[in-house]
Amino acid sequence: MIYTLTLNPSVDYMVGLTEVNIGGLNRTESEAKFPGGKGINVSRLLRSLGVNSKATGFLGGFTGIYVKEYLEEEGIDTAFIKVDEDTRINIKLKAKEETEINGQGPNITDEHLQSLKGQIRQLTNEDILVLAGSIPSRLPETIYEDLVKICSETGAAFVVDAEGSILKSVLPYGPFLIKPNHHELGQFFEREITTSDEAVFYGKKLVELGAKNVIVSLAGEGAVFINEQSAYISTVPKGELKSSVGAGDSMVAGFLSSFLSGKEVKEAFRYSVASGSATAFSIGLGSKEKAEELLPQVQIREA
Ligand SMILES: Nc1ncnc2c1ncn2[C@@H]1O[C@H](COP(=O)(O)OP(=O)(O)OP(=O)(O)O)[C@@H](O)[C@H]1O
Ligand SMILES: O=P(O)(O)OC[C@@]1(O)O[C@H](CO)[C@@H](O)[C@@H]1O
Repeated sequence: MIYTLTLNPSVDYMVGLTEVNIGGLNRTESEAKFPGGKGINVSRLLRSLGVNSKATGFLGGFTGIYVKEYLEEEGIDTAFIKVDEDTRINIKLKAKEETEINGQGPNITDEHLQSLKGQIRQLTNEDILVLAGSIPSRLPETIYEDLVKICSETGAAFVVDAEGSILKSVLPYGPFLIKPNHHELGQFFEREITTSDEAVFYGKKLVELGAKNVIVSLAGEGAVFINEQSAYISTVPKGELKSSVGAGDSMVAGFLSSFLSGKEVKEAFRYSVASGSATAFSIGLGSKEKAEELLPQVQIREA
């Protein structure tokens, strides 16, 4: 079973405007809301790709009820731990450029944290845990490391989509998959990464540091895949960017769904890129139909 963990879920409030008038009154031209948070996006796209998963993390208040009910209506199993304060609302503004304002999220007590650890201890070597997204400020910065340590004891595989020091802390435990974007990869190695070749070079270093499979996304410029045996560079399909929110999470879902259905990593990578672009070309997440429509446009070559 795939489990997704979102420590700080959200309601994503997506607003479309031609122009933003800072300091003035703005009225939206389009708006939509969705359950958000990186692990939750992975669960939602997996569902759309026909793969079951169970979503966990912390939810609270009226926004928490909205997220839980939305997921359950989509047929996603949930095991969230209830907290007292409201789940955050994240604002995603799409004008000429994309601007995001992410909330801080609710308070999480030690008791909540112990409940979560108890859940993770139940996973077995037949399970995969996807840990994705930022760590709420009230939780210890070592939380990802603490949880993947539990996974390495129980034999559960794990996937991590997180930045900087979090990523560094989990690499020695051998994540099955990590998916930094090129900015995050650059921050990790303290340099600017702009080309696929540079992404392959530094992605290989993440494999040396312990990751089993690495996908580096470069937004509209492509993506790369590296593991011990192979390195690939991919093009991305052409289309109108509607909102990139969740595009990276969709790559994780696309890779897992294809790989777990028995496909080779090269094909799973291709499906991952098509899934990412399906979301980039949608308001909200993409769909299986959209991903499969884009698949023929994804060209992969050896690096
Ligand atoms: N302009 C674009 N055109 C085509 N595909 C895109 C575009 N932007 C993003 N994508 C698709 O989405 C994938 C992920 O993009 P990106 O590198 O922005 O990830 P990310 O920064 O992790 O995303 P996010 O954090 O917003 O979920 C890309 O590999 C590509 O497949
Ligand atoms: O604040 P975090 O946890 O880093 O990111 C949260 C978030 O921006 O990531 C998702 C897109 O990847 C959104 O659904 C959500 O609002």
